[in-house]
Amino acid sequence: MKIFTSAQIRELDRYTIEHEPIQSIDLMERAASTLARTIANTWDSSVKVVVFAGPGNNGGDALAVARLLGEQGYQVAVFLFNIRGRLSPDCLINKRRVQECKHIKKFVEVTQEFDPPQLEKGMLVIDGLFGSGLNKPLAGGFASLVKYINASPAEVVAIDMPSGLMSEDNTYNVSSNIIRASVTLTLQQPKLSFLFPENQQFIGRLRTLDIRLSQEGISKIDANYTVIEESDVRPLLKDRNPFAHKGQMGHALIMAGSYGMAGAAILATKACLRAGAGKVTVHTPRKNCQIMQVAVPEAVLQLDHEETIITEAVDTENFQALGIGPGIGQNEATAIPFIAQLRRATCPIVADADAINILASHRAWKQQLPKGIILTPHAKELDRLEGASVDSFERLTKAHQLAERLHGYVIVKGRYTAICMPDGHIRFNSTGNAGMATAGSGDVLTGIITALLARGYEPQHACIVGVYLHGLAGDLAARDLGEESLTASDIIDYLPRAFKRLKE
Ligand SMILES: NC(=O)C1=CN([C@@H]2O[C@H](COP(=O)(O)OP(=O)(O)OC[C@H]3O[C@@H](n4cnc5c(N)ncnc54)[C@H](OP(=O)(O)O)[C@@H]3O)[C@@H](O)[C@H]2O)[C@@H](O)CC1
Ligand SMILES: [K+]
Repeated sequence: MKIFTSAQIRELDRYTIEHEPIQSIDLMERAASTLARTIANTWDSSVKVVVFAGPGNNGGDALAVARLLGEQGYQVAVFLFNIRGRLSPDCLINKRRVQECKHIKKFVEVTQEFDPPQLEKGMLVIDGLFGSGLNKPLAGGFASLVKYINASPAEVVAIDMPSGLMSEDNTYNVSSNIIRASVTLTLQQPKLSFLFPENQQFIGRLRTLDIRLSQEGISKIDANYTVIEESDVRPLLKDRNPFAHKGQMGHALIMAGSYGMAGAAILATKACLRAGAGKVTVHTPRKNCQIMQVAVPEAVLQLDHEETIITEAVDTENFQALGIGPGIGQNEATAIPFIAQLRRATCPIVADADAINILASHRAWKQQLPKGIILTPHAKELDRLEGASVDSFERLTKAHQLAERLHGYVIVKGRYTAICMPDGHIRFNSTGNAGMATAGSGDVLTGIITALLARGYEPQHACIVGVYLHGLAGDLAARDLGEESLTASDIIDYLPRAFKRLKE
C-alpha cells in the first residue's frame, strides 16, 4: 500500500475528480457519508454531537457529516471557524447546506470571539478543524481550542487526521496543540506520521475508510513510502528445487557471540537455519564451543583463536552471505578485525547490534563500508550511529540519507520497521507486535535476512521478505501464546508456520 504525502493526496484528489469523473463536492459527500456511517455504527443517536469545522475541506467534510447525522436523528451542534472570512468552495457549499438543514438546531459561525460550548462526558466531539492541508503548527485561538477539547471528558473522533498533526514532519510541532482523538477516521490511506510511535497518543484507534479515490491514479502516482503487504511478499518467495542438495541452498556465515553472549549467536544461527539456509557456519569465540554444539547441532563451528571474543577476519569465498554483530561486544580487539572483515567480505552482509555500535564509535569507518551492506539498527543504535534525533521523522530522514550515502540498506526496527533503500524508497513493515520487543528479537532478524541472502535473494528482497516473515512469525506466536510471554525463541519456533502461511 502506498503512503502519499499531502501534496500527492491533493494530486490524487484532482485525478479522481477529473477521471472518474466526479464533482469535488460529490466526492466530499461520498467521504462524508462513509464517515457518518462509520460514526453511526459506533455511537447511536442518543449521543450529543458537537462538530468543530475549520475553513478548508476538512471542515467541509465535518459540516457534511454534521448534516448527515442530523438527518439520522442525532442532536448536533456545529461550530464553523471562519476567522479570515474565507472558506474553501466546498466548505462554503456545505455551510449553506447545514444552514438550510432543518435537523441542525445549532449552527455558529465563529468569526471573532468564541464562546466555547460545555463539553461533557458522554458527548461526542467531531474534529474537522484541519486535515491534510495543515501547513504549520496550530497557534493562537486554534491552539486554545485544541487544549480546551483535549481537557474535556468528551470523546473525540478526528476526521482524516487529528487537527494540528502534520501528515509527515512533526519535528517542530507543539504536542499540546494537537488533538488527542479516541478514534481517527482517515480517508483512503494512513498518513506517514501515523506510523510513528510518538504520534499514537494523538491518533487513538485508527480506522482507514475507503472513499474510492481513483485506483488508476493510485497506481500512477509514484510513492516514496509504501507499507509492505502479504501480496507484495508472496511473489518474492523462492521455491526449493526438489532436486537440490544443501550446497545449493546457500551457505551462510554468522559471526556472533562473545563469552556471556552465546545466546545471541544461538538465536541468529537457529533463525538462519529455520529461514532456509542450506548450511550455516558460525564463527564464535572458543569458549562458546560446547554450548553452540549442544544448542544448534545443525551448525558448523569455526572457532576464533580467542577464548572470549572474536579477534579474526576470515575468508568468505565459500559463503553466500555474512551476518555479523549479534553479541560480539565492542572490544577494540574485535573492532579492528571487524572492519577488516567487512572490507574483505566477498558476499552480501548484514551488520547488526554491536557491529553498529562499533561503527558508531569509529565514525570514519562508515566511509569504508561495502556497497549493498544491510544495517539493522533499532532507534537507539541509529541515534548512536547518526546522532540523536528529536523524533521518528528526523530519524527516518537520517536513516534514508545514510542508505543513499552507503548505497546500502538501513532497516530501522520498530513497530513499523522501516527499510530505507539506496534509491530513496522507504518500505514499512506491517507485521509484528509489541510482544516482539524482547531480548534477542533482533538477532533472529539478522539470522533470517542472512539466510535469505545466502539463498540468493536480492538484498532488497531479502530485507522485505525478512522483516515481513520475522513479524509474521511473531504474530502467529502471539496468537497462540499472547504478547506478554513471547520470547525470541518463540519467533524462531513459529518461522515454519510463517513460511507455510506465505506459501499456501
Ligand atoms: N483525500 C481526498 O482526496 C479528500 C479529502 N478530503 C478532505 O480534505 C481535507 C484537506 O482539505 P484542505 O486541503 O482544504 O486542507 P484542510 O486541512 O482543510 O486545511 C486547509 C485550511 O487550513 C488553513 N490552515 C493551514 N494551516 C493552518 C494553521 N496552522 N492555522 C490556521 N489555518 C491553517 C489553510 O489556510 P491557507 O494556509 O491555505 O491560507 C486552509 O484554509 C482532508 O484532510 C480531508 O478531510 C475530502 O473532502 C474528500 C477527498
Ligand atoms: K481533523
